[in-house]
Amino acid sequence: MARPLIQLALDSLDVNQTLKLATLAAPYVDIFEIGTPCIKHNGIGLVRELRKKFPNKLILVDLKTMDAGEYEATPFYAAGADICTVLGVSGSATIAGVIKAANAHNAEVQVDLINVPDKVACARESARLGAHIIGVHTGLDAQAAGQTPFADLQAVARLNLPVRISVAGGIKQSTVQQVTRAGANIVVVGAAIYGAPSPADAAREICELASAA
Ligand SMILES: O=C([C@H](O)CO)[C@H](O)[C@H](O)COP(=O)(O)O
Repeated sequence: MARPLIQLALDSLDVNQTLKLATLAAPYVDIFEIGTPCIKHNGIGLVRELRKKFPNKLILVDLKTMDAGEYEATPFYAAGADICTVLGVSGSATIAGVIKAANAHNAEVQVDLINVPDKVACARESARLGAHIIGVHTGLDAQAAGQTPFADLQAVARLNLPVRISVAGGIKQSTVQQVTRAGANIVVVGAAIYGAPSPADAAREICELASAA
């Protein structure tokens, strides 16, 4: 089995720190995620800047769109995003709108299951609508309350939907192989890389562990 793609969550609000981290981790990661706080703080110009500096990386913009799907996502795809996220809780019309914007730009959509009560039903509906990626995600606040994404990942992977599965929520060296074996096609890592004494070493370790799973 091919190793999953490694997605680095760029969650700093500071552009210089964001670019420095991206440069350090670039040899070991496949996708740069511009995290929700970062994109809200810095705006669409950061998508253009990352696109220019890293023409060969995939860029995910974590918009977590909740309404006006096509309208909100279109300029981000036009600026160079390969993937934008839309919230599963937003509902079918909004998800379909982001899918329309993505398809118009030959790009992809990830539906984020964060706080979705029935994740299996939402994953099925998102796949039916044409979403490309389902994101099993335990957010930072839920992590602080002790939650993890592992059981949800198993439940979504069991569905065998024609989509890729991304997993996020405190993934680190000790859990990257577990989520890879559970069927994650994309492993998102934030704090375990940006909070490490050497982000480059942490990114390399995670990449190597995923390859060996
Ligand atoms: O998406 C995220 C969070 O909701 C803030 O927007 C994080 O980037 C994601 O959870 C990955 O970060 P870690 O959980 O620190 O690995």
